[in-house]
Amino acid sequence: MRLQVALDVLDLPSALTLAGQVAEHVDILELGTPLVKSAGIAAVSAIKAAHPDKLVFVDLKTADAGELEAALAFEAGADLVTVMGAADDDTVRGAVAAGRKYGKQVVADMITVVEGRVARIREVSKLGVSFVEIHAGLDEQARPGYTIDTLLEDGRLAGVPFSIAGGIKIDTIGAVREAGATVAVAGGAIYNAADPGAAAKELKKRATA
Ligand SMILES: O=C([C@H](O)CO)[C@H](O)[C@H](O)COP(=O)(O)O
Repeated sequence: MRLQVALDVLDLPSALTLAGQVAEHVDILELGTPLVKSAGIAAVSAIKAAHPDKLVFVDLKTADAGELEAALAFEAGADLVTVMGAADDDTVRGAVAAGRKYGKQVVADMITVVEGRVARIREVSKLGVSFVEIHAGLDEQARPGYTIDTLLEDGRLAGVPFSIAGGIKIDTIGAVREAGATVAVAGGAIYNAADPGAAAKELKKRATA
């Protein structure tokens, strides 16, 4: 299982510093949605230039104009972009069309889809995305009683390639691997750690154990 770090910081210098601390231990560098909104699409080119050997994932969470938005990120150097799994099918198809044009990948972010999630995962997979990200966002994670277990259960049921994002920690990444995820996305467990490099190293060890 590959490890993706979510660079959920708010400015490019901080993102470059964090990426530099963790890159050797991760497979994919993600520009988080708040970073893209704060620093702009030019941040994609800067991260790719600093780490040309890493896949760069841009978490656009596109809700409309799929082809246009995905193309912006691909032009800037993105290898993967997200489109909302909850978006209109034509928005997903548009992002997929841009992916085909640039020879890059589109991921459907299933954030906010809770009821009927497995059915929607199967639908968007047929629209041509490379895989789905089964995702509980930061607001959902903050609710009392949140666990990652329902994400993992839906991944097992869906029968398509998937990643998991939703507060993955050192003590839960093993369960993510066992559920069959192809990618584990970790943000807070890395950027909130006293030593982000050491945290990423331990997560990678458990991701591949
Ligand atoms: O996508 C994310 C979230 O919606 C904020 O943009 C996070 O990057 C993703 O959830 C991974 O971060 P953690 O949940 O902190 O591991």
